[in-house]
Amino acid sequence: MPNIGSVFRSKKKKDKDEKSHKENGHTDIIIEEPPVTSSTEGSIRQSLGSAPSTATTANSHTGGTLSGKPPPSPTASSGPHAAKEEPMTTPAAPESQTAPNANATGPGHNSQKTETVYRATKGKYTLSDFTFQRTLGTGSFGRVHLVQSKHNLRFYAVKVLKKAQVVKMKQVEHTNDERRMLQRVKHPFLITLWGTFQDSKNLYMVMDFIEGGELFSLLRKSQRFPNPVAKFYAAEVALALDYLHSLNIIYRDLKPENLLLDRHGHLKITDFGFAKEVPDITWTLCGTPDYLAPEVVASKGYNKSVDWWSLGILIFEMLCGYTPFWDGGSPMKIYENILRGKVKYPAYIHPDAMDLLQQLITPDLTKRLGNLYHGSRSVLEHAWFAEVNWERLLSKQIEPPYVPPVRGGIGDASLFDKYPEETEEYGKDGPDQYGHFFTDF
Ligand SMILES: Nc1ncnc2c1ncn2[C@@H]1O[C@H](COP(=O)(O)OP(=O)(O)OP(=O)(O)O)[C@@H](O)[C@H]1O
Repeated sequence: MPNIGSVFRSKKKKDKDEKSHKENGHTDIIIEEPPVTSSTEGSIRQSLGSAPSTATTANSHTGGTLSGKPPPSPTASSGPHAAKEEPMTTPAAPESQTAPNANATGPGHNSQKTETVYRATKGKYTLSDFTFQRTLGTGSFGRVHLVQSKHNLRFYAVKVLKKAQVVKMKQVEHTNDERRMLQRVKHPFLITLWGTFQDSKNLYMVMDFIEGGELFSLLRKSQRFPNPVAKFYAAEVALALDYLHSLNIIYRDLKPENLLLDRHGHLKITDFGFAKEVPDITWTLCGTPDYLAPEVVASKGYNKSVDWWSLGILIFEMLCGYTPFWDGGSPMKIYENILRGKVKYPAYIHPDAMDLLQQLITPDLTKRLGNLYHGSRSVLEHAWFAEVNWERLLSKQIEPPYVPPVRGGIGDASLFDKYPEETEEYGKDGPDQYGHFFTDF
């Protein structure tokens, strides 16, 4: 990632060890449990005027209306994104994508329905199904590659995790959770996992390749987003969180680095490395310091509402260009600030946005929006989102505020930073010391 200067936090990378950790200037933490515009209806009006021209083809919002119908009830049982538990079913192909192995493509799936779809992911592909290309991003124990399917010639992203590293960093459970959670979810704003496989040294997760790069990069280039732009991205994230929560999944790692832009400018949440099914409470201290809720920092049990806190931090960061508890210091300093809970809201923040932020970034769980009687509905129905037509948003009928300049058709990775390539060859034969930890792959 580019060095974006000292006033911003660096891009975070997970520390898969049980202590705070730095890697290439990117910090993150994990401690295993337990504790410690528009039209008359009001569309997006502003384009990303502050983004440099090299980075943006931001449209001026001729068409994208956020408004219209009242929001659907987002409750787990009844809304358009309500979950229905189902046993294992056949894999479903997303409307615009194709499974890497053409034979594996299932019938089209209505993305607005939110029944649980367990894609058959285990051992579905092998290394020889793909031609590996450049690295798109790196993590603490692996990297994500652009690959091309030898069957349908389409491009995908494959996350490669080194088993030894996963085991050493005590991330076996999180890694298996990541695969299981991704296999379970099916939503327009969540990454699709097509399959997993392994060799003696590595685990492989085959996902859609999302060409538009990270929201993180766009935000840093833009410095901060105009109110309607932040609202658009926040609304797509809110729908995804609502969906995950309806499946009792806490995401726990919301931040602009994990939000990718597709070629049209819609968001896809990636990196389910900390996602976990939690019906009630959990204790694991994990996530990115700037985005942690105080109950996580204080090693208390916590629930899904930590994601709503993080949504508040994300909205703040999109509107201001920095996170509210950042002060240039160490993670310890950030934690102190989080526990102190004082947020300075710049005068340029829209009053409705500020009201929402105050209700999300509140340590008082009896007051935090998303954790109250109406659950996520109270977030979606907040005045700041008043013009959002949630159904149209869910079906991607709202024109995004920024269309990434993806060139050269599919397989263009020019919007991703360059990384040194892996030197160790994949797929080598040898003893499989850790395979028994990953029998689901
Ligand atoms: N499906 C995808 N399409 C395009 N790029 C992707 C995709 N998935 C991940 N990436 C890129 O790779 C980077 C690393 O991916 P990811 O965060 O999932 O890995 P990780 O090992 O869990 O990293 P971390 O240690 O930061 O959590 C992402 O920030 C993104 O830039």
